[in-house]
Amino acid sequence: MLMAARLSSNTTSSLTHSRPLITSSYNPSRLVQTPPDLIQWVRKERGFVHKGLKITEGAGGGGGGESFGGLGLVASEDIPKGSDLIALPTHLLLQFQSFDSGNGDGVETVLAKLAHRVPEELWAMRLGLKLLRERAAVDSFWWPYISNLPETYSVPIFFPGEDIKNLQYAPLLHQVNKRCRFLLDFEKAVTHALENENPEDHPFGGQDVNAASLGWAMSAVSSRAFRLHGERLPDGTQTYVPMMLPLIDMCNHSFHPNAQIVQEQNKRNPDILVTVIAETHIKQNDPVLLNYGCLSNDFFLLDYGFVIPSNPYDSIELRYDGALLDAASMAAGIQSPNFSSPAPWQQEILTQLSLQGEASLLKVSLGGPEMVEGRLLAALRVLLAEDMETVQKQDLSTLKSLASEAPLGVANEVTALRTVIALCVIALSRFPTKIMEDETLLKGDIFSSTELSTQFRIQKKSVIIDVMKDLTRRVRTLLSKETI
Ligand SMILES: C[S@@+](CC[C@H](N)C(=O)[O-])C[C@H]1O[C@@H](n2cnc3c(N)ncnc32)[C@H](O)[C@@H]1O
Repeated sequence: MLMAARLSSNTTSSLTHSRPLITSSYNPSRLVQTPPDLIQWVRKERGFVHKGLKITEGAGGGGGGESFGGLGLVASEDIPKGSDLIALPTHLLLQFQSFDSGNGDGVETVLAKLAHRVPEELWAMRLGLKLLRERAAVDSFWWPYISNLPETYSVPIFFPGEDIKNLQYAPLLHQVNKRCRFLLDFEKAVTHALENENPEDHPFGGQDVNAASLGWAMSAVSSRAFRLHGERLPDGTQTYVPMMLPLIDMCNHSFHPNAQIVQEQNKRNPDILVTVIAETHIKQNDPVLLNYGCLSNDFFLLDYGFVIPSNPYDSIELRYDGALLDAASMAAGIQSPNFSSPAPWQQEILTQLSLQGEASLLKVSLGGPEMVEGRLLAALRVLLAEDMETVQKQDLSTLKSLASEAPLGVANEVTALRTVIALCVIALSRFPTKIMEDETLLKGDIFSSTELSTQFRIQKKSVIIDVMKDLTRRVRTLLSKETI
């Protein structure tokens, strides 16, 4: 796609005058050829780094023992459980502090005004503006940190258009296109806003900012920032503040982490705000791994630029649609299903499930820990039920749970599960390629973006196949119980 193609050009083209990028054989992936030693910088700035830690290339994560490109934090000696690994004083955390100072003059005000134009869901771009400002400033305090950041990111906004299409999954395509469009519009807005700015109030030292450099900053933040607890609002809601945590963000991800971030004032040193602690015994040469969150591959790819094989939190999204469900039910051998024309009592339950009415949420998911989203399962059970009385004997939470075995009877359960299996077949048929074709493609010599989009769609299809296998097993068990 054109938009993505534009972003995929040189991501740093306009911010390089003051700190020119030099292609390096030593460390080609960082902003500068030989960045300062990050560990030494943190220690010099009164932070703590365990003596048995080092930064190395290809430190694996993901829990499967695999390794990947990029840098990671590794133990150079055995480290006992409970040890402090890294502790950062407040002044090392890079955050957007002045978001509300949108009146008046000055660099901070200009930045705050720009940040106000960024929608909440793209919070990474707000902190990205601050990062871009610090990157452009020749005397930035954070330069030892920023110079250690990757020069490019493998997130899909930088994929060539063909590889965005190769994702083959509409919800993610939609998100990628939305981000590309936002960046192109924001480029115009930033250029216009800074056109007549006084040189001393220009947040980027007078340099042009384009969609590519904005995309670099947004990706640096989305793939590295942590959302720490902020203040609690009067209504009790907890706020979260995104921050970049130098050195801590060298830890790669695993769902089985051996370290965790603790956010509390250190009693011995009140200046320390964030500490990483060993959650397990860490053996020599083991990578130090944090859990970035129980996220689907959509988030991992969109924000971090990688895909986790057999991710237990991956799922696929479908739209709840009566006609689609009728088609699925008929394909499953159910005579005259009435998903398109539910009875009034069934409609009432659909409204309670937010699958009908003004406040309806029609996105439903398959896969992940729930396997079949509770709202979809309950709707199927209810719409395939013979009579209202049987349904009214059950509460909604029982109807939503796959663990509650056949709450409306075996025949109802079998038809409901078979309908989901047929839905899976329909979902699978929407992918233009088969897993075997994808796997053959992966064996060839392909671009890393093609590899990532192919891995992504293989995982989506695997989610569907796993759901089908699980539900088929459940149907068999139900039928065997019935014949006994
Ligand atoms: C917080 S940074 C970690 C440090 C990073 N590896 C580096 O070289 O600077 C997050 C990035 O590391 C990589 N990464 C982290 N965990 C990973 C994993 N389990 N599999 C693949 N890549 C991972 C991804 O590129 C991700 O965007």
